[in-house]
Amino acid sequence: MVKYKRILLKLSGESLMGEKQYGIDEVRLGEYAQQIKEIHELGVQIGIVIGGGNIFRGLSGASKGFDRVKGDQMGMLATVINSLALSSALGAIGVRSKVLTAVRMEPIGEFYSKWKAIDTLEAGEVGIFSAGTGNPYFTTDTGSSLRGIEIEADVMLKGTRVDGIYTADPEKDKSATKFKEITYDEIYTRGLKVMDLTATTMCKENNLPIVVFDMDTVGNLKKVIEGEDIGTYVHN
Ligand SMILES: Nc1ncnc2c1ncn2[C@@H]1O[C@H](COP(=O)(O)OP(=O)(O)O)[C@@H](O)[C@H]1O
Ligand SMILES: O=c1ccn([C@@H]2O[C@H](COP(=O)(O)OP(=O)(O)O)[C@@H](O)[C@H]2O)c(=O)[nH]1
Repeated sequence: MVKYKRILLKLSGESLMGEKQYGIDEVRLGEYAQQIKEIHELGVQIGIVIGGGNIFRGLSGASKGFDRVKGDQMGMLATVINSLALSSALGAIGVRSKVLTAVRMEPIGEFYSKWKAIDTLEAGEVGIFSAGTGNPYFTTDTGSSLRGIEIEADVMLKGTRVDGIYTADPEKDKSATKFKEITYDEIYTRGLKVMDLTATTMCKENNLPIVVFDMDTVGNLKKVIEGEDIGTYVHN
């Protein structure tokens, strides 16, 4: 029994590095593809946004003298590279997917529109929405909330390397404790940084719930879809 029929799954580009210091770890990519196949077989409609931090981020580029807008464009292209890799990995295990791009770049991907995205999901294909919002000064967290709202997803699943939202960054503060659930407002009032505020605000204003969970533990994605109580549930 699935709890969510249509999801927006946000995957961290950084997590795609797996054991590597840069780029794409084929083992991690294969694990992601296998988990996506598992829930696809449950009949879940799946929209995916994958980041690009394993390749390039505009903000870090700016600190090295890159023009911020050009740096962000490089970052958006990084998300397209990751999207093509994921689409290829899914194809290799028999799952059809379509890469839609927020910036026109046929034949690499089809230019994104809400209706093309929904048609893709309705056709039983996995939709991979690349290049984020298509605009600089955003991250794929915001790209994910935007696409999740557009496709009228039941939930946005933020699959990352931490297993939920904590009272502080668990990678820095070992005394931090995990929330089983939290409101969007509490994320603001406590100044929690797991997702950028633009993305949190969009989800709040459009009532799109979020589950932050550890995607790097194989099997967790299916557990979230089946309603098991893992990660942190964010709601109004
Ligand atoms: N309060 C918090 N709770 C959980 N994670 C947090 C918090 N504050 C900061 N973080 C950090 O946010 C990151 C969330 O990962 P994520 O945003 O997916 O990385 P990426 O930027 O690659 O997408 C984690 O690496 C974690 O260390
Ligand atoms: O709508 C968007 C989405 C992404 N980016 C750029 O692409 C980079 C990679 O995305 P992100 O940092 O979200 O990847 P992740 O954190 O998931 O690795 C960002 O840092 C931005 O530079 C952008 O400019 N606009």
